[in-house]
This record gives sequence, C-alpha cells and structure tokens, in this order.
Amino acid sequence: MRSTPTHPEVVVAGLRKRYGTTLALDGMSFTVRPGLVTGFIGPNGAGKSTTMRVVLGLDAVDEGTALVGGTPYRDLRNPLSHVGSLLDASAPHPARSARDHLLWLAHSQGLGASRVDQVVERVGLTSAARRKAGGYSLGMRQRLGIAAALLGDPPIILLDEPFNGMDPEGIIWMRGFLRSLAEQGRAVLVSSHLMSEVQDTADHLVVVGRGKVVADAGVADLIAAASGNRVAVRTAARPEAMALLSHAGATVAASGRDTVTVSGLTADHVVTLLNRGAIPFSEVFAHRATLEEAYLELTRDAVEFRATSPEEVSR
Ligand SMILES: Nc1ncnc2c1ncn2[C@@H]1O[C@H](COP(=O)(O)OP(=O)(O)OP(=O)(O)O)[C@@H](O)[C@H]1O
Repeated sequence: MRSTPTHPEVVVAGLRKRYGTTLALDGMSFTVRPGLVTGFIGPNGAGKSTTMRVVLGLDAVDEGTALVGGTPYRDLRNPLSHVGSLLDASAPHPARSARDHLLWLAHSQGLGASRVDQVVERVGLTSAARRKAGGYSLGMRQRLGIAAALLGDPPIILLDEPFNGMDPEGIIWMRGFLRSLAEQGRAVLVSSHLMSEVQDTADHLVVVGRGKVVADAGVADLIAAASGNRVAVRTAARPEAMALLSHAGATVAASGRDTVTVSGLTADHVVTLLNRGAIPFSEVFAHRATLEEAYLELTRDAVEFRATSPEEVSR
C-alpha cells in the first residue's frame, strides 16, 4: 500500500540560479498538484531540467525554495518513497539486465524482488527484463528509468522529457500511463519542449521561457486566452480581404490556405465590411486557437532563433 504524505505536492517558489553569465532560473515559481498531469513545457534552455534538478536536491539555487510534500528533498527520510524521477535515461551498466539493475536499486531501499517484477510489468518490459541493458533502445531505457522511479510507489513523479526516443506506439503508451498515474492520485510533472507531446495528456500546463513561468493554467483556459476575441474568415479573395480589414483598423494574419484571422473587430462588423467591399467569403467564425498556437504565442519572446512568417501583416 502506498503511504501518501499529507501534501503530495511540489511547490517551487522564486528559484534563481546563475551559471556564469547565464541566468538559468529567474524567479521560477509553480505548484504541482496531486491527481493531475502537469505539463512543464518550454523551449530548449528555458530552465526545465535545472528546475527538476533543484527540486531533487541535485543543484543548489542562489535564491528561492523547492519543497516536496512540504519538505526540502534533502530532508526527506526515505526520498524514493516520496518522489520518483526520471532525469536522464542513460543506460545502467550495459552488461546488466533491467531486472538486475532494478533489483540492485530495490535492495538499497529495502524492497524485494516481487516489487521489481511489478514495476517491470507496469512499464511493459517483462519480455526484455532479463536481457542486457546495453542492447536497449532509448525508448526501452526510458521505460526502465520509469520503472526505477516507481519502485518506491511514490505519490510524486517527476519525468524530464520522457517521450524522448519513443516510437509512436511508445508515445501512445506513455500518454495512457501518465494519465493512470494521475488517476491514482499522484502528482505528475512531465517536461517537454514539444506541445504536441503533452497536449493530449496534461490537465494543467506550466509554460516556461528564459527561466521563469510565462503561463500557469488549465489546458482549456490557455486555449481560450490564446484565442482572444479573434474572428476567422474563409475567403477566395484573401489579399483583398486582408487589405480591407486592415484598413478598417483590424490586425490581420493569413492562416491555412484560404483563411484570415482578424482581431479588433466583431464578426458582425467583419461581415458588414466584406459585404460593403463586395469581397466574397464562404465563412466567418470565432477563431479557436490550438494549444500549439497558444504555446508559440506564449514563448515567442523566449526563443532565441525563430523564422518570421512572411504572411503576417499587422497594422
Ligand atoms: N551545468 C551547467 N552549466 C552551465 N550552464 C548550464 C548548466 N546547466 C544548464 N545550463 C544553462 O541553463 C539554461 C537552462 O538550461 P536547462 O537545461 O535547465 O533548460 P531546459 O529547459 O531543460 O532545456 P532542454 O529542453 O534543452 O533540456 C540554459 O541556458 C543552459 O545552457
């Protein structure tokens, strides 16, 4: 049976950390709550791995606190039964099998072989568990790392880029697996630099850029915020429609093959203007952003190199 601490949460508050001239963490603050998969997402170098290392007591900070179940990680008496983590899925000794690796870890925690067999089965490695880990694919090493994280049956799980190296079948498995961990009441933090990896899995998103949080919200709220009050127009006369609406004071952008997204005007106003200008259109509808768009918008200033879209026109 799992012993759950009273507050199986991770609370990160005001973390600041500098590596030489690089400010890796610049006031990073958020909470990871039980029963939810929290996606920890941001471009490369945003500070995700550093934050996880700080939470796990592997890196010191210049300022701020990171608490696990109300306690700094280093003060936990039996840490692996509180927090399971996957930071770097480098293989264990290549000549050692997954099972032997896990047995060694389990013994260090006073756990027996039956727990090893349970976690091996849970991550779908049973048929490969007695093979040498040196021959494992990256996806199999990720599963082995997750099995190790689960050994102590912790209520908090931190996984850094667990989708790395997984094939499509592995990704589908991983999504369902993360959901099941949250449904068991665990607090699950999963980092990724790709929104597509976490969008069907996460309940909550902490979006980071340049060492700090740029959005901390439920998935639906993020989409609503990114959608704004924009209107989309489908038209065969896109250049004319863009010129007319832009002239009327709207901010317009081309999207898809034949669509213009418009902000600054109501749908009624857009229809009136298009009719008045005799510009044909097949549809005018409320624009709904995708999570990917929301993410790109939020992290726009945090990405060092990004190609600009030649289609974008603003007033
Ligand atoms: N040990 C280190 N020494 C020097 N700089 C570091 C070190 N670790 C991280 N950094 C720098 O700190 C910043 C944050 O890095 P971090 O690895 O935490 O980002 P990340 O969001 O996990 O990125 P990625 O998705 O690429 O893993 C980066 O600019 C990185 O180069």
